[in-house]
Order: sequence, then structure tokens, then C-alpha cells
Amino acid sequence: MFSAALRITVLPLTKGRLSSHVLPAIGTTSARFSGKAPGCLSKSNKSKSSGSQNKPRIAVIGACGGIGQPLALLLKLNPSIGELILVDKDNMAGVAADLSHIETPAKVSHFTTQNPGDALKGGVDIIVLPAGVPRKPGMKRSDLFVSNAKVVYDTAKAMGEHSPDSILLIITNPVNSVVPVACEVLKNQGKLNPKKIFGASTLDSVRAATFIGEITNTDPREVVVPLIGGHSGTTIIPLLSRSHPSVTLEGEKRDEFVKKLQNAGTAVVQAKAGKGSATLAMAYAGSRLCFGIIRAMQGESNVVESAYVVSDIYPELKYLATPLLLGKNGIEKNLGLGKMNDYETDLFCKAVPQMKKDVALGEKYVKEQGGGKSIC
Ligand SMILES: NC(=O)C1=CN([C@@H]2O[C@H](COP(=O)(O)OP(=O)(O)OC[C@H]3O[C@@H](n4cnc5c(N)ncnc54)[C@H](O)[C@@H]3O)[C@@H](O)[C@H]2O)C=CC1
Ligand SMILES: O=C([O-])CC(=O)C(=O)O
Repeated sequence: MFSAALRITVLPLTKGRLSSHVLPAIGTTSARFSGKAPGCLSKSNKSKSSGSQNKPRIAVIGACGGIGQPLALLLKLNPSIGELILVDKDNMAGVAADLSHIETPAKVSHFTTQNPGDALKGGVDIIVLPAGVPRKPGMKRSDLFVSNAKVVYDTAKAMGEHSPDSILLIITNPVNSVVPVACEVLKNQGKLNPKKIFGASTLDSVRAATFIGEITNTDPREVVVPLIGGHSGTTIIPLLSRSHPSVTLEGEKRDEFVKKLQNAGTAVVQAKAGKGSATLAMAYAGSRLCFGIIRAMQGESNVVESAYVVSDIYPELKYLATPLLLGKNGIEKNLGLGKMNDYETDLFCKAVPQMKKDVALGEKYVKEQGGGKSIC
């Protein structure tokens, strides 16, 4: 039975071990998200990018969409966020007005535009990008590249021009190829800070914890499975040998788990039968990554999340998802692949050729577009 005094609060799960994840901040009881977070928004700089000293300004591009709306809601509920700038090519005014009535500190502004530059002119701390087309049954994530590369290209270009110090968190698919698009554009502008560009593979971490929780009858909030590789099919590689609590899963059961994880996005696409892909779990996962980044910006140590980033961990791969220690300026330290057993090494080695192709697709696109350099 729930008592009348029940409040939902953040669960500090993981002190000192490989994870930082907490539920998104809901309510006002958590010290982590209280108004006492280091550095409150000062009147003098509230329209500028506020950096680690102040409550962050966050732009969500694609905020009207299936992911964008619940993600914006979760961000609005976090009292450590100073401002939410909601951007979409569809009419953004209604969603923004709706969210703005929630009694949390984040100020809500909105832009209805296809030009992300309009929204980034004042500078923001974090850009969250869930803009773009989702899959329909029968499609692979890579089929989305032709539709979605442009919005990532345009966002990166606008970021380089107007808000180059932002952290960019890319949800748009195919993550394995569009993260290279963003990085190539920023590199050509001389604005790439590889520590600040994240491809969201957090949903794989969320699903892995959920599925292992089910298999082992453990509270999934207590489960941490390091994820490496990328965010599509066989490039999604869980490291069960290093999960917490430790899990013994072998043979067919292990194969089944890996397959279920690698196909989880497709299962949602099929179940939604033409009405898009994962939105709610992705909104949660996006908020989890975003909140981890914010907590690290504000000085919390031991914040670890896996994400798909510029990488020098494995010689053949310029981009790779690995667990990352987050810090005041994005990635503090790439924790690398770590120890893998033979099964995991085999999964990884089999995925390498696909991951190289995915990166090459993104790089080729940017070359064909002229590189993203500003001509003015
Ligand atoms: N990284 C991950 O784990 C996941 C990624 N995704 C991806 O996220 C993306 C979004 O998915 P949904 O929210 O379900 O799609 P959706 O179609 O519901 O929403 C996309 C939103 O982006 C907006 N948009 C499109 N182009 C734009 C532009 N140039 N400027 C501003 N806004 C623009 C649309 O108007 C729409 O509101 C898809 O590419 C999907 O594949 C989805 C689930 C998980
Ligand atoms: O499968 C899709 O198209 C969306 C996605 O990335 C996921 O749910 O993991």
C-alpha cells in the first residue's frame, strides 16, 4: 500500500561502482536535484550558455515528436535545469505553453523552425537532438540515413556557428552514422571538441538492465551491464561478464539475451505497426544520459554512462560506444573496452566491419555536402 506521504524521489543506486544511473528527478526531495545544486542561475547571465557554474540551458531539437515531448517533460521536471528551449519544424507553441505551466524552475521557450541556428544563437549548454524520421516495420536503422543525415548536419553546423561549446547528445538514427556526420561538420569548422559529442546508446543499457533483472529476478535498478559497440543490431554488445550484480548466463540462454537486446528496437517497431519506434523508453534513456551529464558538470564524481563517441580505444574504429566517466566538460575519461571474455570478444570482432561501414557512410555524406564549412 502507498502511504499518503509517499513521494517519488531519485534513487542513488550506485556509489562507487560502474554506473551512475538514477531515475530522472521527479519531485523536490532529492538533494541531487535541489535548488542547492552548485551555482544558481544569476540574473546577469541567464540568456547565455551558463556552463558548469549555473543551471544549464538545454535545447531540444525535435521536441514536438514522439521522443521529444516526453523527453521535454522529463527535463522540465528536473529542477536543476534553468531553461528549456524547444525546437521543431512543426508548431512548437502548444507543447511549450503546456509544459511551461509545470511548477518547476526551468523557463520554457520555443522555436518553430527547420533552422536550428535560430534557437542556438544565445548559446546553450546541452543540445539534445531527437529530430528525424523513425523506422517503420521492415526498415533497418541505416535506411533512415537518407532522411535524417541532413537534420544532424544542419544542427552540427548551427552549433559550430552559434554555440560551439555545447554538449551535443544525438538520439537521431542511425546513431552509428550520424554521429560521424556531426563530428565531421564540426571538425571542418575547426569547432570539434570530441569530449562533448555523444551518440545516445543509453537505451541499450536501460534494456539490458531490464532484461537481466527479469532473467535473474533482480530489481532492474540494481543491474548494470556495460555496453560497447554501437547502436544497431549486432553492433550492440553487452558485457555480461562485467555486469553488476554478477550474472552467470551461458549457452542458449546467453544467446537469447543478446539477440533480444540487439532486436529490442525492432520488436518495438513491429509492435507499433507503422506508428514509429521506441519513444517513451527512449525519452527516459535520453533524460538519464542528460541528467548524468548535468550531474557531472555540477561536480558529481563517478558518473559513468556508455555512449557512442569519438574514440581512439580500438585502432580500426574512429567511433565506438564504451563506458565513459563524465566530468565538468563532457567526457572526463574513456573507460575503454576493459576485460572481455572470448564470447564478447567474438561479438565485438564480428561487429567491427559493420561499424567501419557505418562511419564511412557518415563521412562520405559530409564530403558530398561540401564539409559544413561556413562560406561567410
Ligand atoms: N538512439 C536511440 O536509441 C533511439 C533513436 N530513435 C530515433 O529518434 C528519432 C526521432 O524519433 P521519434 O521522436 O519517434 O520521431 P517523430 O517523427 O515522432 O519525431 C521527430 C520530430 O522531429 C521533428 N523534425 C524533423 N526534422 C526536423 C528539423 N529539420 N528541424 C526540427 N525538427 C525536425 C519532426 O517534426 C518531429 O516532431 C528517429 O530518428 C528515431 O529512429 C528512436 C528511438 C531510440
Ligand atoms: O529501433 C529503432 O528504430 C529505434 C531505436 O533505435 C531503438 O528502439 O533502439
